[in-house]
Amino acid sequence: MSQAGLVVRAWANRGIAQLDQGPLVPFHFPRRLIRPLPGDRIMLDAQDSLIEVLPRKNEFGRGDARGRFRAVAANLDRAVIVIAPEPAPSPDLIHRYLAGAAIHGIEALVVVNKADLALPETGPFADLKDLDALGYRIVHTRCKPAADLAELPDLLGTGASLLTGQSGVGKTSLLNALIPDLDERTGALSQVTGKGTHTTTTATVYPVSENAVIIDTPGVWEYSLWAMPPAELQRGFPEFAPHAARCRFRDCRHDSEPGCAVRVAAENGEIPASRHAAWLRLLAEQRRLQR
Ligand SMILES: Nc1nc2c(ncn2[C@@H]2O[C@H](COP(=O)(O)OP(=O)(O)OP(=O)(O)O)[C@@H](O)[C@H]2O)c(=O)[nH]1
Ligand SMILES: [Zn+2]
Repeated sequence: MSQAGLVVRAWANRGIAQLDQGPLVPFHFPRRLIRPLPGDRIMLDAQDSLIEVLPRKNEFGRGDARGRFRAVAANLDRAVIVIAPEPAPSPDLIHRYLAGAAIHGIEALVVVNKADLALPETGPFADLKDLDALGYRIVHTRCKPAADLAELPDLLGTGASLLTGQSGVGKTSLLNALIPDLDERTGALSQVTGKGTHTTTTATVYPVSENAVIIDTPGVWEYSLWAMPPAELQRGFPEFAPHAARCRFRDCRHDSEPGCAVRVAAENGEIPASRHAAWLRLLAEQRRLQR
């Protein structure tokens, strides 16, 4: 008899699943199957061994130190990118995250936490108004001195929301405000995981209602993209598409090519200059990742 479940954590060749009918169970996975990710629907046999990973609708991931794609979680409805005035994001962190989500067809929203601190008007924060104009949802929250999550809980009320961001921006504080019994849940999880196990690399799925889960990811110092062709990177800048169709060259990189309609659109304000500048930096970064 097989049993259906949801992958809650996965690391090395092990994972934890929440069975549809039953408890949290640890499971091993054989090498011949695709590696299950947090958020995957799976089938286990009666001995809690993995039989099948059901087809995923998408996956979110990041580039590793060698520029290869590493999947983090599967079956997402949105990516919640958390930033804060302190620690300030690197210049392209937000653009990389937004590109990483858009390339996988995942809607993204930006949460600016620590709203009690003054928001710098320069650097990456200056680009927020352009992102807002492009239709990206920007939400300001604070966890201190008293938590004020604005409309965030409503925005995460259905589907699977991936919470991601730099270490120290307040992801754990937000998670505590969103999931009141978080400590008990992480306690229950570490009991099943086993003491002394290094699970710092795995995302964790927290069901928050019958039809909503929040997937927490380990805090990172920097979010990197992976080596990819320019056409794939351009999917990370969906606002370019209508203009790119009018570039003289089909493989235009929207840099200094003659007849580039994207560059013209950026010059006359039809697309934000900040996004075109970010595109050129991420494109240059690709040359280093391709090596
Ligand atoms: N001023 C201020 N500080 C906050 C706020 N939210 C969180 N902090 C503080 O920021 C620090 C980091 O918060 P965490 O919630 O641990 O951040 P994190 O993103 O989970 O960090 P990692 O655990 O390293 O991934 C803590 O000292 C929090 O008290 C906020 O809204 N305002
Ligand atoms: Zn062009």
